[in-house]
This record gives sequence, C-alpha cells and structure tokens, in this order.
Amino acid sequence: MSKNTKNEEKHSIEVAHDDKVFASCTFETLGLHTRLCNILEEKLGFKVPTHIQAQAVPVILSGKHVLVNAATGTGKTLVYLAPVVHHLLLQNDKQRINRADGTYALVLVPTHELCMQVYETLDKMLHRLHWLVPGYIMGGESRAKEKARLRKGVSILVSTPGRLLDHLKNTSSFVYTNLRWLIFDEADRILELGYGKEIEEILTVLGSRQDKSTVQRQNLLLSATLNDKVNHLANISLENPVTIGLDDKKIQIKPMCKTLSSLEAGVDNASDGLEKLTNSSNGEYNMPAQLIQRYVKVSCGSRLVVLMSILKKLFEGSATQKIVVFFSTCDAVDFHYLLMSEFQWPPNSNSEAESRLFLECKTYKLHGNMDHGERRSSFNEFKTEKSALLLSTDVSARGLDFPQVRCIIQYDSPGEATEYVHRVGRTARLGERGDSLLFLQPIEIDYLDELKRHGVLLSEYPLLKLLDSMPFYGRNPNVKKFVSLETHHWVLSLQKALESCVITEPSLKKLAMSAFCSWVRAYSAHRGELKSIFMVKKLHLGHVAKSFALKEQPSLVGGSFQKQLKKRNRDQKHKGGSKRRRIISKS
Ligand SMILES: Nc1ncnc2c1ncn2[C@@H]1O[C@H](COP(=O)(O)OP(=O)(O)OP(=O)(O)O)[C@@H](O)[C@H]1O
Repeated sequence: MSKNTKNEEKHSIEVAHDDKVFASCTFETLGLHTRLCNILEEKLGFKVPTHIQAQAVPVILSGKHVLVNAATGTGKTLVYLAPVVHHLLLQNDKQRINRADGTYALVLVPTHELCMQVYETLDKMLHRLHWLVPGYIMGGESRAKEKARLRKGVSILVSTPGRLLDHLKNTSSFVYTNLRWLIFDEADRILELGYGKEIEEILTVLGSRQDKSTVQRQNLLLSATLNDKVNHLANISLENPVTIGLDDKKIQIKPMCKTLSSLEAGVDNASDGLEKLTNSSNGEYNMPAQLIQRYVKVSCGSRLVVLMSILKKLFEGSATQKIVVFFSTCDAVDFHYLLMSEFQWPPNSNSEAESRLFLECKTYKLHGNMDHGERRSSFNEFKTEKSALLLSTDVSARGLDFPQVRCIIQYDSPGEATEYVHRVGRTARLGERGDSLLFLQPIEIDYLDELKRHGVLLSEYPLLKLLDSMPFYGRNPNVKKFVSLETHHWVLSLQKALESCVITEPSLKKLAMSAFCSWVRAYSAHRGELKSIFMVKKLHLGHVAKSFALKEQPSLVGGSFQKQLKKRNRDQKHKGGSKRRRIISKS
C-alpha cells in the first residue's frame, strides 16, 4: 500500500496499518455526502473504505487533478466514482440537476467488459438518485441506440475511447458543455491498446470546449501499473496533479515533447522525459501481499500435459475452485476450450459409463474475436459461478472483478511485467487469498530476473510431486520414480491420449493448427529486452506442435510461417520500430 504520508497528514485521516485492506475511518469521515454513505452501505455492502479510498477520496474531493497508483483489487473504481456522485449530490441540493444538462463526468476504460463492470457499480450507486442517469457507450453496440440515449442525456458516462470520439464528432445532440470530470481508468492499458491518437483527439475536442466554458475540469488517472505513456498522458491531461500511491522515485511527471501516438509506435526514444521513465519502469510494483506466486518450469513438448494435470488436480482437490488461464492468442483459447470440452478419460474406454471428461468443470472462454453477446454471457456467467474455469486472452487481464477467483495460471507468458501484475491481480483481491502460477520453458527462465527487477519474486512449483501423485501412476507400480518430466509415465500416456483425440476430430485438428501458427507468431512479437528471453529461433517447432497435441509440426504452416517471419523482420527493420504484441493480443 502507498507510503504517501503527505496526503495522510494533509487530510488528517487515520489509516490503520494493522488491517491490510480496510482503513479505520468511515466514509463519512472522508467527507462524503451522508446519502451516498448510506447507499454505499445498503446497496453495495461497503461499510468502511479501503486504504486507497481513505487516502485518495479526500484529495479528489478537494478538486485537484490526481494520479492514483495502487495494487490490483484495492477498490480504485470507488476512488473516482464516490467523489463525482458526492459533488453532484451537493450540486443538486442547491439547484436541481436534470438530464438536459448532459454529461458531467466521463470515465474512459480500455475494454467492453470493464465498461460494463464500471457501469454496473455506478448503476447501483445511482439506484435511488433518479435524476442522475448512468450510461455506457462502447464499440460493437448499436450507434443509433447510443445516440438516442445521449440525446436524452447521460449524467455519468462510461466509454471506450474509439466510440466516445465517434460520438463527440458525430452526435450533435451529445451535450458535454457541463463536463467536470474526465477519468482514465487503467490509463496505461488504454494506451497499450493503441488508443493514443483517439485520446489526443478527445482531449483536444474536450479541451477546446473547456476554454470556452466556465466549468472547471478535474482530470483523474488510475492504474495499478505505470509506464512512459501514462507519464505522457498525465503530462498533457493533468494540471499540478497530486500523485497517490507513488513514491517520488517511481514517477516524475515531466514535460515530454512526444505525442501519444509516437510513443505507441516506439518512435524517438531519446527524449528527456523518457530517462525518468526508465527509472519508473524499473520500480517495484504494488502486489497484493497475500498472493502466493509460483512458476513451473516445463519443456515445450510437455506444456499441454502439465496444464491439463494441474487443472485436474485443482478441480478434484476442491468443490469450489475458480481458475483463470491466460493464453497469448484467440486461436489458442478456442483450441484449448474445445479440447477441454471434449477430451475424455480414460481414453479408448469401451463403456460410456466409464469414460468421462478429463476435466469435469464448467469451462468458459473470453477473447476479442467472440461476438458481443457470447462475450457478455461468458463474462457474466463466469462471474456468478462458484466453481468454473475461464480460458482467456488479455482481454480479462485488466480491471475485471470476478469474485472468488482462487488461482491464475499464465500458460503463455505475459510479456511485459506490467501485464504479469494485472493478470495475477484477478485473484487475491481485497485481501482474499490467491495463487498464481506462471509457465516458463527452460529457455525462458531469465524472465524471472525481469520480474525480480520489479520486486516480484516467485518460488518453484513442485511439478514432479504432482505428476507422481496422478492416479494413473498409482496403477503402474513398476515405473521408477524421479524420472525426468519428458519420460514420466503419466506425461507420456496423457500426451498420447491427447494426440489421438486431436487427430480423430477434424475440427479440433484444424483449430490446433491455427493455434500453433498464431502462437508462434505471437511469440515472435515480443518487444525490446524481452526479445532476448523469448527467442523464436530457440524454439523447437516440433515441440511447439506437441503442445497443441499435434504429432508433427504442420508442414504447410511451417513453410509459410518461416516466410512470414522473415518478412516481419524485414518490415520491422525498415520501420525502425515494432508495433507488435498488442496487435496480436488485442484480444
Ligand atoms: N470499501 C469497500 N468495501 C468492500 N468492498 C469494496 C470496497 N471498495 C471496493 N470493494 C470491492 O472490491 C473489489 C475490487 O474493487 P475494484 O474493482 O474497484 O478494484 P481495483 O483496484 O480497481 O482493481 P484493478 O486494479 O484490478 O482494476 C470489488 O469487488 C469491489 O466491489
């Protein structure tokens, strides 16, 4: 948690350090409207603020521009929503607010799911305040319906950047002359996804309005991790900001001459501001203290078997088990989803009664290539399940609040350390316990040093112990213990069974081949220093194929893929930069 004692002194808030999550004050003592405090308790069940809420809410109430950096799952959503609702309640006490006033607060978020999630919290907060209208707009929804909603008036609007810009430009009935708050939630991710240009345009459109208007604007930026792009966004959007949750070493908001879009393209690395940010990118992350973080070292060809075994063990070991597994591509999610929904055990069983699914759990998937309806129902259903498995790309990595997720498995490595932090942040939220497991191949083990640079330390998962304990092993007393992973009886048998399943099911085989191809492409798209850890030329493509339960590397894919790789390398040399990974995992 933050060490920003200045703010604590300023607002005389006593934050109890004996409790790791909650502060020893009440929402009233933070200065929030009594009506809002009642709603927080009765509608949301929030009795006392979390530490970050206790620290940040009074500062935000004071009207300052604020940059908030706090660990995942510490309640940052309320940090910005509560002061906005408070001020609107006060305003309404003096002069009635109505829909025709248009939008008072804009919340920008990177993904649809986060948009819905923030909207739902807001909706609960405004339940009894009928004159304050919550709303959301986001890509993929009907523009006409959104236009109609905006025409009627939305007091607090949650949006993804592209769609907001669209309405700012094209919906003349969208009233935002009273806009008082502009909030960027998961600010770094918005920029990671390539929305830099849209953000600049949004700031220009809203900024020019602000010049003409008498309304005073307060801008807020929030994220669990920061990078040079957030520094730049902070620089162009915040005036004399208060930073909360940051020590001075971590970030210095310093003028930078670059545009957000040039930062996205990795152009002009030699600016003054970037020097400061190199320091910030070496800084330690705020991780939930109770999170148990481990890694498992697995050679490429055994990855699938190990994943399946660990999942089986976890689901059989507990009646209520909620797990999220992260993959690097949509194709990989589709393949593993179908495989896990079809793969039977024991294999080749004659009797239907004897043969069951290898993983007997409810399985969901979530990625950006799914249609909106499917994506929404997956998200909502997994949220309400007590025991289930979610296979996902990084679309779930940011901000999503799935209750009671006990374990995060990063089957494909996250790339930058910030992504690691957000992925594991889907568990161990608000002081709850949680485990995380990172898969690494022996050739990738230096990634642990990259995490260590940010103060993230992982212990090794006892893999052989797990494999020795699998039931199949018990039936074969002649097998020697302490054999290597690749020659382990359980591993060999399960791999064989998985390969037979894939080869006999054409749709599965097709998905495996596409997933193989996009996996290697994603692997080759790691940026900067990570390129020396995740080196595609060190991969044995035959073993990669095995990890998709393919007996051999698909020859067709291999040839064309090598050509694609060479072309990509040539293109990157010409462009002098890499736009890379986010394009593939734009989830
Ligand atoms: N004061 C509170 N009392 C009880 N629960 C709370 C309180 N504040 C927030 N929560 C709950 O804590 C969970 C995490 O909150 P939230 O999603 O805002 O965290 P976050 O810091 O934004 O996480 P991330 O960095 O992953 O986006 C949510 O389920 C939210 O409802």
